[in-house]
Amino acid sequence: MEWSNNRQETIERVVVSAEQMRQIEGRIFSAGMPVEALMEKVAGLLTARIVATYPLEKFSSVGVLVGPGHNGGDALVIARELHLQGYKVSIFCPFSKLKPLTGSHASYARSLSIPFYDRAHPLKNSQFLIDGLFGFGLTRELSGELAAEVEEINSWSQPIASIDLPSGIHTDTGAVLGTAVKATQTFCLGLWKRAFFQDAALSHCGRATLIDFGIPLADIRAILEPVPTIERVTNATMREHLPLPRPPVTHKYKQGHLLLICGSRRYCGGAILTGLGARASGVGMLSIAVPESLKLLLVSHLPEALIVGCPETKTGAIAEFPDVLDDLEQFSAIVCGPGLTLDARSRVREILNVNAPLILDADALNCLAQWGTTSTLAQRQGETILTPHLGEFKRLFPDFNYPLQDAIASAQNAAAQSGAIIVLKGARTAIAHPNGSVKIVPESTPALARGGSGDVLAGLIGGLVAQPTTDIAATVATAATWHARAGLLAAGERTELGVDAHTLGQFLTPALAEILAYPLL
Ligand SMILES: NC(=O)C1=CN([C@@H]2O[C@H](COP(=O)(O)OP(=O)(O)OC[C@H]3O[C@@H](n4cnc5c(N)ncnc54)[C@H](OP(=O)(O)O)[C@@H]3O)[C@@H](O)[C@H]2O)[C@@H](O)CC1
Ligand SMILES: Nc1ncnc2c1ncn2[C@@H]1O[C@H](COP(=O)(O)OP(=O)(O)O)[C@@H](O)[C@H]1O
Ligand SMILES: [K+]
Repeated sequence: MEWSNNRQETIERVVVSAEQMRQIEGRIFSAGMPVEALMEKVAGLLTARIVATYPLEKFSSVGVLVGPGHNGGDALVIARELHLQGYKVSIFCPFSKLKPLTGSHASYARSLSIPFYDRAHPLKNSQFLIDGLFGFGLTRELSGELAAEVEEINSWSQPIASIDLPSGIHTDTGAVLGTAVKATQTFCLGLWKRAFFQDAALSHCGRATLIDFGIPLADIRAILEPVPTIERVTNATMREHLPLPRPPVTHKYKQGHLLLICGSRRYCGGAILTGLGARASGVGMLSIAVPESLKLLLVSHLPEALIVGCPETKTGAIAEFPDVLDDLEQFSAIVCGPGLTLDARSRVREILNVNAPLILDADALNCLAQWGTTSTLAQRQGETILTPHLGEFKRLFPDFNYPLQDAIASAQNAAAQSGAIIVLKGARTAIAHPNGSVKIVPESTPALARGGSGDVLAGLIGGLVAQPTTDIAATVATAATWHARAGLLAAGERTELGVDAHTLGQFLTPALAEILAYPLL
């Protein structure tokens, strides 16, 4: 990423580790900002959010979970402010040793006669809870009585707002350390932490909101230079990597020529869905190679595309490419895989020799896994993009430790090892470049967890990569985020059950219009 001079835009983009956050915080403190003042500022911002979300008229009693470090300190300042505003506050703090600043706030809270308990049970009837047990300083598993208390709290039914992170979640990997608070919402402080983009943490985070407490751009840049390794895709970054505006004088071949190689007699829908994803990208020319027997079906769904019928194997897979595909180098990108079956493996082999950017999905990934991912890709000259879900990832990279402890780091390692751009699909999709940089789709919806969503994505990625671009990884990340946004828009209108893959394809263009309408978010 290029550094922007816009602080707000930067804080929306960067994603930090606990160590980086500690270093950024360290710079702020050593430049003279008093720790006490920053805690007061942060907790003031949090109090305002909390009061707006849980107004006194409806939520008059609150239980506050207080840990030994500064996460607990934040919680105590909020507890004090809520008490002064008239909330009935109860505090659960099972620790005898607190950090000094946290200890001072605890003493003051006690002097105000706020009740403290070393068991959680007395907080059971509070109308909402604030979780300030641990933030990014958590180092060890929660165990013993504390773990049992957290589990009891999780069995209650009132909303829980976590400060910075749900307590018990590892800041970087998102792993549950022993046990963790299941938050209704989490207020992430200052900069996005990695955990919010790891599938392992998502069921604990609830709705996640960033609280900007004014970290100066210079401090972020000083620690993350030369460029941040991990960044969220925002509307602003998507705008930079969409092929828009189109030059007024252009023609279809200047807007990219994409070839899709997909489908078999057994799986014909995948070819249509990939085509619909590609169509929404606006690519200038779309060619689709399918087994001959699928040709008419494809024409009826995608009349604008050039459908190339190919000779078939006995099983109805693509057996060979016809003469019109003699020059595969004419294409500006190729997507290969959806619905092919392994019977088309010789075509996948052939396609690996082409220099155009190659997007391999589904059965093409299964072929690659059989041949050995890294050794097979080592011979490729052009750019390769692999789009595995976790199951395919495991087949492609069997030497990693499973279950994966850190999906973002695993995507990074896989990209470095294979030399390919890895799109590791999941609830949060990570796009890793062999140079180590990772882009993350910041939001999505489980409405997409159904067959065919991935085919639409493969087509959309292909369609954008085929168009003029200066940064393929950023273009791929733009496609993946656009796809997720279409899922969100469709789910908003049609419920989470109403987003079949065909519908998803139809929401791509309205989602793009929404992205373009709010360019700076
Ligand atoms: N970044 C910023 O700019 C700002 C940060 N702020 C806030 O500071 C928070 C970070 O504070 P923090 O560094 O004090 O760490 P925190 O998460 O409270 O926990 C550490 C404590 O927990 C303990 N402990 C660890 N594991 C444990 C276990 N399993 N079981 C039991 N104990 C365990 C550990 O003890 P130790 O490991 O030393 O024995 C230590 O005492 C951050 O999340 C945010 O809320 C804001 O106030 C201002 C702006
Ligand atoms: N729980 C979820 N939340 C958000 N997105 C999801 C979720 N589950 C799946 N997806 C998305 O849906 C798509 C599924 O792709 P894939 O597994 O290849 O499906 P298929 O092969 O059936 O098309 C991916 O883009 C993935 O990121
Ligand atoms: K917390």
